[in-house]
Amino acid sequence: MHKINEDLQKERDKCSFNIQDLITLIDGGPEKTRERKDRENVMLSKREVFDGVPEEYLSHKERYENAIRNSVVAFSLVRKMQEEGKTSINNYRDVVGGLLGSSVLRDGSPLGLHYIMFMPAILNQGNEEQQEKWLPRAWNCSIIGSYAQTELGHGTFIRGLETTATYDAATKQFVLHSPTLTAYKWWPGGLGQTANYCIVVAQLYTKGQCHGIHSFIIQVRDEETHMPLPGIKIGEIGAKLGLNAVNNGFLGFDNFRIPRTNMLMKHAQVLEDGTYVKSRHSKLNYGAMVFVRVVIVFDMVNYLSKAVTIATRFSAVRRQCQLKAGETECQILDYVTQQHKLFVSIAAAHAFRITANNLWLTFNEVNEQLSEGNLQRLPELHALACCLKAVTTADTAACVERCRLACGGHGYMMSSSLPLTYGLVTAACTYEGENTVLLLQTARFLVKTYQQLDSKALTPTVAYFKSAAAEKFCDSWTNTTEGIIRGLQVVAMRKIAHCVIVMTNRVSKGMTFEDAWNMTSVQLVAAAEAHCRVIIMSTFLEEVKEMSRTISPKLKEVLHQLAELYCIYWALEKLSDLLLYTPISQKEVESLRLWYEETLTKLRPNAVGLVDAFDLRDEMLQSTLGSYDGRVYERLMEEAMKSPLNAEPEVESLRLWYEETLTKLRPNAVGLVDAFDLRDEMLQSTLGSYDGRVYERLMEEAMKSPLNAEPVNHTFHKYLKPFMQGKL
Ligand SMILES: CCCCCCCCCCCCCCCCCCCCCCCCCC(=O)SCCNC(=O)CCNC(=O)[C@H](O)C(C)(C)COP(=O)(O)OP(=O)(O)OC[C@H]1O[C@@H](n2cnc3c(N)ncnc32)[C@H](O)[C@@H]1OP(=O)(O)O
Ligand SMILES: Cc1cc2nc3c(=O)[nH]c(=O)nc-3n(C[C@H](O)[C@H](O)[C@H](O)COP(=O)(O)OP(=O)(O)OC[C@H]3O[C@@H](n4cnc5c(N)ncnc54)[C@H](O)[C@@H]3O)c2cc1C
Repeated sequence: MHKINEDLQKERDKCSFNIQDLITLIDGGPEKTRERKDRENVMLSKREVFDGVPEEYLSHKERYENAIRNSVVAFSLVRKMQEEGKTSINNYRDVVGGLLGSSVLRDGSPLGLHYIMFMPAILNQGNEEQQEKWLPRAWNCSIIGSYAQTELGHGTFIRGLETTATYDAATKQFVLHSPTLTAYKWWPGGLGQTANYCIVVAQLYTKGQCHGIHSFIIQVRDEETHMPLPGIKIGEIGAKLGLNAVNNGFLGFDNFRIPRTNMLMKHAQVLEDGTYVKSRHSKLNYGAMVFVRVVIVFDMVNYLSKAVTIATRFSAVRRQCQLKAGETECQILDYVTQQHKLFVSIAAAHAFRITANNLWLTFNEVNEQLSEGNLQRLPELHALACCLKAVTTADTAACVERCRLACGGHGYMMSSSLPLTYGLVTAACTYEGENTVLLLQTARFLVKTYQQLDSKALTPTVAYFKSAAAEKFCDSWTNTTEGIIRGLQVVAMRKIAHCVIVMTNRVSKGMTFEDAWNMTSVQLVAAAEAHCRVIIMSTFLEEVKEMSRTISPKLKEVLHQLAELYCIYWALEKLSDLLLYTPISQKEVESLRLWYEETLTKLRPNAVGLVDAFDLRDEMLQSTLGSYDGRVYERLMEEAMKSPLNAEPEVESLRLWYEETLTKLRPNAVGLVDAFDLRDEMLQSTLGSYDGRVYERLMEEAMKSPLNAEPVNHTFHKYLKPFMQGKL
């Protein structure tokens, strides 16, 4: 263990609450903390497998091969935990979510979709027989699945998918076909080279009639040889902004036949003679998407906690400029602008976790009701999952980017882990329903709710519409968290009300409803976002109040400060709305700003303690800037030395510099570091092994660089030499 950076240690010393208490609270109890730590120990026990050449130096092909190797190791550990009874379907969300959100699979996994969508889709859409047939094989990974819905031509508009599944009653088979290039499936994770099965969403035709999209389970590769089956055209879609380990694929069918029983038939069926039996609700087949939208909210908590841990620890270590002339350079965490960049992310991580837990409960309740044939709350669940997925992914992407910027130039280094994290979270703004589209789904529900305000008992998440519509609900402004929520409830309700008025006017002037909707859609998206912010903020506040009864006064104090900060931050962000729809005055806005600044100051001493309480181990953070000991600069240099280019002879000077540094340290170096008592397997260092074979190990490691596979890199002959000879 290295000595902790002095500044970081001081931060920890001044933390006002017990960090372990907050860790336990976040995990949901001491038992859960223990279980999580056990899982992490198992995962990280194979660390040597995961610690290779940094991924950014690998070729596309090598990255895939690396991802497969790491995923197989990681998921075989999950399987082992399954066998030992340490995981079950009940805690799978934590297990798989923790794994994908952790550094072990830091750029996603080609096996992710198998867990996240393939199995849930069978569970959600398969009848009992189908579940019995497919789930055990999927559960133990003897088949690997993907989820192929999106096509080259259509992702959002799934009713417009072109792939057809035509029932042939004579053979009791479906014929899968991709009639055009745009019908090719495009994006499915793991489909490129990894999966041998796949859920495919296609237009169902039987007895000459189209019945809309349905899901089919389809074998795409031979189970023994892994060769694509005849009639299947399959491959990988190429490099992306992020998630480059996911092996996203394309898939086309040339009159490919599957048995009738491979249509997932929990909700709708095709009988042997081709008779179509309708589902109770046409959108029940969309259940797997709702499930994934719910788990994405949890996933955002992982990434946000990770990014803000890195940026906050770095900000405590980093010193830059002087606050007052003549003073020593101050920690950048002391700048209030820096606190403004970071603290809302800490608060948001708590707000999202609490909201995700609530959403999970609602999801399970509604599914329970669905299984009893009660569909009443399905629209509410859909509207809720849509807006929470959209707002939490967009906010997380913005917060991660802010954390990256808060680390200055070093945040731009891949070794900070922040660029990779941004790549992961920004993808979530698009997949599983593009965010604008999802907010419009929520808006559709809100408009309907508003139109039925008088006639209908409102479901819990929109119950505030009625009170907010009452005249006296917000006739004066109070600068309290309750006052802010009340104000934002009025904003959300009034925005929807305004959209309804605008659309009604447009229709009365002769516009079609669809055109009026489209013309008003910017406002509709804003209204849905406002509603979602009310949900997140009120859930956060209520839960903090609720937990206050059982936690220590110190912890209560800091959680209240976070909840306050979160509310004030968003009140100030949405000031124009508040000014438009509530009686807030200039004076009250000014005092809101003071309150915000004072809350930042109150949180400042606990900043490091708060991110420590996310309890993310260094091996999971995998960041030069965010490790627990704060050895930022040493790690940056160590990581730089891993660049394959630094192993080439042209940069001998860098190596010499390194050797000189070693020489300077020499007189006391060995005794000092021996006293840290770190075993070679823990050090994993070319330079630091107990036997001192430094140069041999450096050379051995350098020879592992892909660039060293040829004596001179081929670009030298192709580009550099002709360039130097003036021929290029
Ligand atoms: C035993 C083992 C068990 C194992 C279990 C294991 C569990 C293991 C768990 C492991 C967990 C691990 C966690 C890891 C973290 C995650 C990491 C992620 C990593 C990365 C993954 C990346 C994955 C990414 C994957 C993907 O990306 S996969 C592709 C996703 N693609 C989309 O998401 C398309 C979006 N587009 C649409 O969703 C539709 O197109 C559209 C816009 C709605 C219009 O739909 P349309 O049919 O046109 O409907 P409308 O006409 O607009 O509406 C008509 C009416 O229907 C209503 N309604 C529309 N919907 C719905 C709906 N749902 N439900 C109810 N109603 C609905 C609407 O309210 C309206 O109601 P009304 O107003 O009439 O009353
Ligand atoms: C990393 C990643 C992984 C993925 N994994 C999978 C997978 O495993 N399986 C799978 O099937 N798919 C997967 N997808 C596809 C993903 O689900 C789609 O990309 C997503 O649903 C968005 O659809 P689209 O790409 O067609 O976007 P488009 O719908 O073409 O969106 C483009 C623009 O059009 C706008 N727009 C579209 N429709 C409307 C509308 N009605 N009103 C207003 N604006 C509109 C959008 O807001 C957006 O600005 C993945 C995508 C990504 C990025």
